[in-house]
Amino acid sequence: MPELIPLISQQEIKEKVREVGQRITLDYKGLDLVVVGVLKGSFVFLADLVRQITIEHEIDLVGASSYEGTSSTGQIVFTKQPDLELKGRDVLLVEDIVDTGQTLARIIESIQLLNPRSIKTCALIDKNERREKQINMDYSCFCLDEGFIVGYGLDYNEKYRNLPAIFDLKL
Ligand SMILES: O=P(O)(O)OC[C@H]1O[C@H](OP(=O)(O)OP(=O)(O)O)[C@H](O)[C@@H]1O
Ligand SMILES: Nc1nc2[nH]cnc2c(=O)[nH]1
Repeated sequence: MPELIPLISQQEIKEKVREVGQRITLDYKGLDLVVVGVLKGSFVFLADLVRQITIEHEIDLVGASSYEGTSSTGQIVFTKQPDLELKGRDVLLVEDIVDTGQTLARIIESIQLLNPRSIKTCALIDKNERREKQINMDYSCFCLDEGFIVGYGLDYNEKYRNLPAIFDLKL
């Protein structure tokens, strides 16, 4: 049985998400914000984050998948494109985790083709150990060096997304 080691509590997540939501609220005042969550992993973080952003904004979703177990296949499969018009608008991409950086790099490339006015990035977890693509993260809630993380939307083979806090998975 895999072991789940508590890493970040519900309370710590709540406080950090509130803080980041407040920063986004201030930074995007007067802009045309569209928050774009990356499925599936971001769905819990996205739902909490947008409720801490108190300026008017719209929400969209893109889908991308590349992991089997704890490893990236390196093949990013796009499962959903944005529905909203993003041209000339201020897009904030929301990820649960940036690890190798391959997924977010590919999503940024594809969103750029839609000619938004700006693209910024936000992640619940920015993990350094396996980074291959250098990506400027505008908003990161937690920085970690290593481990394979589950809970609060993050899965291992589609399990554990429902856990309310974040755990280090030991196989
Ligand atoms: O920086 P990277 O190494 O590319 O890893 C980050 C990506 O990995 C996870 O997605 P996954 O492919 O597991 O799909 P999921 O969101 O549906 O779980 C996560 O949600 C990120 O999108
Ligand atoms: N669940 C999960 N998905 C990932 N995708 C890339 N890194 C990770 C990780 O640490 N945990």
